[in-house]
Amino acid sequence: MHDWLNNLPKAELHLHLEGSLEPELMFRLAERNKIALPWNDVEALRSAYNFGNLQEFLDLYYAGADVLRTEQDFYDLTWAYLQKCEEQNVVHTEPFFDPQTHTDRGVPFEAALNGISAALADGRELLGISSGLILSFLRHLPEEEAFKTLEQALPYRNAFFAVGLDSSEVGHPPSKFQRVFDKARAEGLLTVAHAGEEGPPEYIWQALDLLKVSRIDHGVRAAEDPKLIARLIEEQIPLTVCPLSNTKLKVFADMRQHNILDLLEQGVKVTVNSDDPAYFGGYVTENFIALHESLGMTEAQARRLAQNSLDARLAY
Ligand SMILES: Nc1ncnc2[nH]cnc12
Ligand SMILES: [Zn+2]
Repeated sequence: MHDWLNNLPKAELHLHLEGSLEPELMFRLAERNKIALPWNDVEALRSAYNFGNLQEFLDLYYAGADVLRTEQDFYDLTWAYLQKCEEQNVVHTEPFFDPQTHTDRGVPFEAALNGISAALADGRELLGISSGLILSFLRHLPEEEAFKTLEQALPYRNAFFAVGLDSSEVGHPPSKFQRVFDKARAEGLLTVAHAGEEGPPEYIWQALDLLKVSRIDHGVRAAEDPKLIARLIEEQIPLTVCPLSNTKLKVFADMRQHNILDLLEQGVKVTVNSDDPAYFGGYVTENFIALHESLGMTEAQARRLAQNSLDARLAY
């Protein structure tokens, strides 16, 4: 079953490039850029990967991203992820990157974007992996900062196809970003947003109605609102669900409590994704394996989940 799941053709629609930074690469880049890390070695870093909630993870994720300084660093990060995609038969990917995580540290926007774009182009040419990049705004920062990021990005309009919304969810509802998402859509960009990971179903309604998103990232708390579930089914709005992330960040106490297969059986267009694989213990295949081992996912269900991911692609 493991090889079969690995070989199943699939798309990944919820992946933060900064979250694919493996400890080994983090240490290599720290050395290359002469940066002192607060951990002695890879094992010490890995043993810090115990999170009680989203914020505890984000604190470490932003600290780790500090080793990314040059265009080459962003290329190496993205290329390492694409090699994983090739290993796991991920034939298409729509990764996020968080420009503000880098520009706020003085890294030029162009260094991040050019490094990522060059690797995605090589992935297309050398590995046959199609892709589209999503520029994601940090929701714990003011909307004004998101506007500045969008302005900075617009000269490179062809390097990305959508904007997204991530970081600390509770207390930062989608409504806070309605105007900047309006502007992004006026520029012809598609929109997606993290909603209903730790935040309430109301945030999913807002993402749909105010931000006009084409997909919901996570969205597992929709299960608390039957009217919302009915709408997601009616409109076949994809949810990019991340099972290992949800258990590592205690959205569900245990994988056996995860609701992805219940949602699938109700007719919600759910997909399987890795979110931040370097921090949560696995890439897409490992997420599928966890669903098989903890929830008894069948081959037929795995096929439908993989097909959903291909159907929910937005970039071509
Ligand atoms: N799971 C997640 N939720 C919100 N923001 C994130 N940034 C990276 N991973 C994230
Ligand atoms: Zn995410």
